[in-house]
Amino acid sequence: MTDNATQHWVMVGCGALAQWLGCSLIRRQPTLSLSVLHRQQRLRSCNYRLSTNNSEMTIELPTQHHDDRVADVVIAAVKAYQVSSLLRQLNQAPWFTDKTHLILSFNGMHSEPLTPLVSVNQQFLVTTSGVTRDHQGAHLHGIGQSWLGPMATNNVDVDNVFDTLAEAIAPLQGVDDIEQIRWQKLLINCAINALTVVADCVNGELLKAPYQATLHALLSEACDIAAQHGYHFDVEQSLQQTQQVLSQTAANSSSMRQDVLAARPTEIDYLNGFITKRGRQLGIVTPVNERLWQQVSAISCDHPQ
Ligand SMILES: NC(=O)C1=CN([C@@H]2O[C@H](COP(=O)(O)OP(=O)(O)OC[C@H]3O[C@@H](n4cnc5c(N)ncnc54)[C@H](OP(=O)(O)O)[C@@H]3O)[C@@H](O)[C@H]2O)C=CC1
Ligand SMILES: CC(C)(CO)C(=O)C(=O)O
Repeated sequence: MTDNATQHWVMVGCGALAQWLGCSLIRRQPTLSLSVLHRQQRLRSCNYRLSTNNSEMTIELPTQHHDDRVADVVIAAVKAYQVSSLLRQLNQAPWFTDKTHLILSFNGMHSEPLTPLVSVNQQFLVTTSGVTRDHQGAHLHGIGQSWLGPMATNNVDVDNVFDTLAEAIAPLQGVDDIEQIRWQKLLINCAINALTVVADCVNGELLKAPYQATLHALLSEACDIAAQHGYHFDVEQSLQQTQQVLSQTAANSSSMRQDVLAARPTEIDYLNGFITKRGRQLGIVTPVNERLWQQVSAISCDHPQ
């Protein structure tokens, strides 16, 4: 991999995380060559905007369709239901090569294996940072912990990419087993997100007594499925971690509730839906996750399988 001064990085879309990551990268590395894979192929440039409670930043970035420079790094923070079509698109892009380093970030898990990619360097980014977006740009509500780790074992020469990202979005931890972090996040999202939709409440409401049995049951079922994949989580400890997240984000609407309120598709198929489908395959019943999957699918524009 070439050094940062000559690297070309491509951000996928203008989502909340993409704008946070893109602005943070440019803040630390103003000379980094960065472009955006935009859905509107005719656009020559687009703006990334990031605000916090005490700062604002806007950058104008060229779009990749009008550049076609080979990408050293692609950062794709997209919804779980957008991953498969994106991977097919990347495989066909002339600027996405076997040497391009892909950093993929999304919540939830897929029931089917992801499309194999031409690129050999693929990493997962998991973050607990909170970013929302509207037509004006992205708003960073709080910087959390982030983790970066390989999706496969054949990664080569990734230190340089890690260092660049770590400077931009510290604290970032490099891990060998990113799947463990993904499962941990999955458990928390399976416990919180759908329940806030069905109860139509902000996260903090779920700390109240009537919700504790449901949170426990959701986590217990999800822990059973995780254990079948070699990831052993204690249910009581997972409940405590979930309650901690609920306290820290008490006033927030979960991302799934925001999606439902804005009439956008949700990631339910990849959270409680994933647990249910995997349970069916393994012969493990997951009635509480299944009920929430069906309830959210009925409220939103998603359709359970
Ligand atoms: N926001 C947050 O704080 C956090 C989010 N996450 C997870 O990270 C993932 C991304 O979240 P977030 O950034 O909020 O989501 P957003 O919906 O804000 O961003 C996704 C963006 O990717 C774009 N996109 C998807 N596919 C393509 C494509 N093929 N070409 C061009 N653009 C594309 C979308 O465009 P379009 O709108 O046109 O579809 C959209 O702008 C989700 O799984 C979320 O659950 C995890 C932790 C925190
Ligand atoms: C942790 C939590 C539940 C915070 O709202 C989240 O990740 C989400 O909303 O998707």
